[in-house]
Amino acid sequence: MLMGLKDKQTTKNKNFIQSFIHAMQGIFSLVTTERNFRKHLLFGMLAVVLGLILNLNLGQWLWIILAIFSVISSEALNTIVESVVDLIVGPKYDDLAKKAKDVAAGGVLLSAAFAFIIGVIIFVPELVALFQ
Ligand SMILES: Nc1ncnc2c1ncn2[C@@H]1O[C@H](COP(=O)(O)OP(=O)(O)OP(=O)(O)O)[C@@H](O)[C@H]1O
Repeated sequence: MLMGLKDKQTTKNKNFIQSFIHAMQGIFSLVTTERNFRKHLLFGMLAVVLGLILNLNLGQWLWIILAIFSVISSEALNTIVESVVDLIVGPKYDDLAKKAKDVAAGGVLLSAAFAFIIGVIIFVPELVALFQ
């Protein structure tokens, strides 16, 4: 049976379909609850639209795809860390909780910087050539 968003399952997934549905629920939760994830997804979609307009070649697309998945994967990791830390520590201040959350956010910043550099390297020369 397909498990809905409100299922209370705590045992292992029985098959691939069940694993896949829970993974999709994870992505749905990222999209609906994480503002930064939505922002990065939007930037990724804009890069894809710009890439289509500029008719990028295969090599350029591979870098853009790598950059997009790097950012959204680190956003997913950041959300995992935030949730697990909140689960363990709750609302009280804790030095290790701060370190874990700050490092997770730093990871997102690093992958966003990587994506920005890739975007500049690929899109700037293409845009310059377009307007010459
Ligand atoms: N329990 C805690 N103990 C110590 N510091 C904390 C704790 N919870 C949050 N912080 C601090 O507050 C910051 C923001 O917290 P949190 O990551 O939960 O919020 P957020 O708005 O979801 O962050 P992000 O913008 O990275 O998504 C953390 O990076 C950390 O410095």
